[in-house]
Amino acid sequence: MSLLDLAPVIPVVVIDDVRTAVPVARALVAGGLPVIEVTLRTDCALEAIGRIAAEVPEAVIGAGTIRTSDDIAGSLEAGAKFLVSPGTTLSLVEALESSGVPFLPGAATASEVMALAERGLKELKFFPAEAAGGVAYLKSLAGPLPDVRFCPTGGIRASSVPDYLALPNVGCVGGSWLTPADALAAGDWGRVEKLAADAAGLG
Ligand SMILES: O=C(O)C(=O)C[C@H](O)[C@H](O)COP(=O)(O)O
Repeated sequence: MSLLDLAPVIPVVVIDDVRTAVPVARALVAGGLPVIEVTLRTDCALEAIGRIAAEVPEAVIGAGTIRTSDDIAGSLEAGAKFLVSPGTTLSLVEALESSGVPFLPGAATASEVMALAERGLKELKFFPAEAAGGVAYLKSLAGPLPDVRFCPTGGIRASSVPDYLALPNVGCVGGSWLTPADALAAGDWGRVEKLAADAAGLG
């Protein structure tokens, strides 16, 4: 099954304190969103992925903000089951293709989408979704490029999710609104679970 079809929403999680990794993952799973992307933006991100992989087996844990082959190696070693990149260079896409796990390469223009589709890659991350043109932009891409499907991410909030999911070329959406920094800092797992449950209900 494709990464885009596992869940309607992929939470994008920034972990500042590694002790929050397991409880936040459990809250997201309890809310009905088992596919979780931890971004490699913080020092403890790889350790967070490792802890979630070891302690929350119901979660499908992946690594986001993949920019280099070193990021890929570290993520796989930590236990990441999928990889997501904000954009795509030639060397990065070659490394992603060699990784052996599902991945969503980032693209934001028709030319970038076409370059990836030429390689047979037709499930992509659309980033930065809202800033690049959002729902209207994806609708336009579906005309000439109907065989490519996306996980739009970047600036998406719960209120815009239904419009994205209604598009034929959108499989799921990603976003950080499910795991607000203040909720993580306060250990408010009930709030995270509620946000996840609300988002899961949109699918
Ligand atoms: O980590 C990555 O791979 C990224 O490229 C970016 C993130 O997916 C977005 O920044 C999340 O967007 P927000 O929901 O607006 O916070």
